[in-house]
Amino acid sequence: MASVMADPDPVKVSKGSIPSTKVRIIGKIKGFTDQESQSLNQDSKKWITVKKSQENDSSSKVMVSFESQSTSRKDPYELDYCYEQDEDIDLIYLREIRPMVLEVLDGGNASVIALGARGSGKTCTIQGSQGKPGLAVMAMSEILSKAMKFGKSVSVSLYEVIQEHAYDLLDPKHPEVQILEGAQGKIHFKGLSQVDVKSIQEFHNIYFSRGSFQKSVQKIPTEKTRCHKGLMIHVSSEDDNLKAKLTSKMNFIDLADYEDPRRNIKDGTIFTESSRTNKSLYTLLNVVYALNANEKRVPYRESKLTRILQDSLGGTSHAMMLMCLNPSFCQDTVCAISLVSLSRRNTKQVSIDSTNRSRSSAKVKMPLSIKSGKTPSTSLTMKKQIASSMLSSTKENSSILRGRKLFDEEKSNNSKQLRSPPEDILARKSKLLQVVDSEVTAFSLTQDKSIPDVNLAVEPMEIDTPLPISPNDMTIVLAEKDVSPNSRNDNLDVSPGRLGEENVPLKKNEDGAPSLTERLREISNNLRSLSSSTPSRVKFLENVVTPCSNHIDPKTPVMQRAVEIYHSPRGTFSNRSSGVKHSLVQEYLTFLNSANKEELKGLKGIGEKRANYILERREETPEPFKQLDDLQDIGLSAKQIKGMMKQVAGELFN
Ligand SMILES: Nc1ncnc2c1ncn2[C@@H]1O[C@H](COP(=O)(O)OP(=O)(O)OP(=O)(O)O)[C@@H](O)[C@H]1O
Repeated sequence: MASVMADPDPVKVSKGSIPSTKVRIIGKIKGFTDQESQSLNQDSKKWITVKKSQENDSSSKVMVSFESQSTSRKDPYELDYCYEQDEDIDLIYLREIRPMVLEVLDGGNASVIALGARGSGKTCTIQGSQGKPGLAVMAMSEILSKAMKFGKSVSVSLYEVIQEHAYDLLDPKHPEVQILEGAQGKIHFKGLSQVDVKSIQEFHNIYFSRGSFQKSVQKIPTEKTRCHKGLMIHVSSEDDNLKAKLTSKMNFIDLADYEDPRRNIKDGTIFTESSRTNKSLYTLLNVVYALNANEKRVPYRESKLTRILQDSLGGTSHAMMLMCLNPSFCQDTVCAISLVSLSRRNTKQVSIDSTNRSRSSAKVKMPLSIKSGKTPSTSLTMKKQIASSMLSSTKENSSILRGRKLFDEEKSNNSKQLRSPPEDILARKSKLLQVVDSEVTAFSLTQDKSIPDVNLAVEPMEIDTPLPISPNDMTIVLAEKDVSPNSRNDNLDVSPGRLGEENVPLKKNEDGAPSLTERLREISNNLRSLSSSTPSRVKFLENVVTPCSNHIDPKTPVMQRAVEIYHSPRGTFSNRSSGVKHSLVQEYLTFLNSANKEELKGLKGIGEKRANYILERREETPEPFKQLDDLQDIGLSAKQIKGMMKQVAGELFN
């Protein structure tokens, strides 16, 4: 720990030495473990080569390349810097982390995020061990010693993020943490413990001895639960003039091991878990990309982790991504670095997909060419799941999946066009979009017996560049075979990005604001029609397929199934009711996304403060409310949201 306090290079430690890019991306090649050393022989080539433009100058960029049999292409990846195997993490601390620590002590926020494949040294680098402190421990040591001098107090929080849920690790009950955004964009954590720390020994006890940080708290029934682990160091001081408490924070994140989900296709659950876990990484990289490219819109809200880090990544905060590199061959390492290095590029590339061209001028697309190649087989259940979703989401007879952004993620619930379809179709559509967005990743749909057995292949993947499998940049072909007696061997196109773009905004009043009353009336009329003695089956079936009606073959099993459902009056009623319910929710969300303050305040549960929150949220992101759960971000509980919707529905009959 002595090295933390030593300052051999005061110039480099000065605050001025912080980053050329907004989020600095550096690499670190892990040392060999005994096992790894044994498996090497004298003829073993060095797997990773780092080319520095200027030796030992951490302010100039480096090129990292890999020597491997399995990647034909050896193009190097550009990082802001890369620390080699023989360079100790003390050096990383002094050059990279310490300037951030000084910023945090000065009132700023900072984030250090370690990512990499399994066994790449993330935990050892961030947390370290009792004998060999990692970066977080070194930072804490310095923060504690300096905070005392300046009369500041220090506290910590520990949490983990599993599949888009954050859990407190310092409360034995491990409650789920809610992320709320305050008036000035300050992020609040409801349900996250903050424990005061006065000495490094106390910190050790919390960080190491409690053990919960090392072992996931959630019992998710998968072979291996992957989670992101976060340490938040809060530094607080009283401001005499403002008579307020000022708090800055430093985040250390040990991201879940990056793994290519295609390798782990065993069943839908693992596929889903893997893709959801990777989703945080993709969103994070999208955020980093947006920050480094100075984009107006930064997609913080698209994953739990980026929500947590929202006020510690952009603006005046300092952030660094630490790409941990396995010293011996590891395909996931190549995948991960290829994704990461792309996020530091700040030139947009426009999609050249001709089907998207007219609509996608602003799209960012990874410069990868992924062609169809080997066909990993998927389980039958998965095949059915994917097929059933595809059938209800088909846009054209042949298709290619494309994402919207650099690394795409879930967009499933955004489509306002999806107003009429029964919820099972919507659910399948939504699930499909997750698949599309998450690397043709599986999803846990219940098996639909009406869906015929299919031989669905997830194809794609011979890659020019070493295998970056991002949902967005890649072109994935889902080949459908023998789906029905009228089977086609077409590839189906399901494009989440395009779905989003094609959404026609709902009609608005002349002044631009939608009239909720109008909408409710429309829905009310629909409800009334439910009780009519002659249900308009045909009309409704048209509605069911509105978003893709030009593209769906009416003979597909989905349509047949729909007809069966509507043969029974009860089925008709039930399906139409759920369609109406969905419409009501969509209308309500549209209203929240576009009404003015006074109109918002007219809603039950929304007063001055919440109306302001909503308006602020809208300034930050157009149409921030995509689903009812998003209302939790303005401090409403699930129960309150349900109550509000009940009230809105009840008013229809007044
Ligand atoms: N610099 C190093 N030199 C030698 N061995 C190291 C070094 N850093 C880490 N290791 C060893 O490599 C192995 C993997 O390290 P670590 O657990 O930190 O990786 P990880 O990326 O967090 O992996 P996982 O998330 O799968 O646990 C451990 O056995 C660790 O002791």
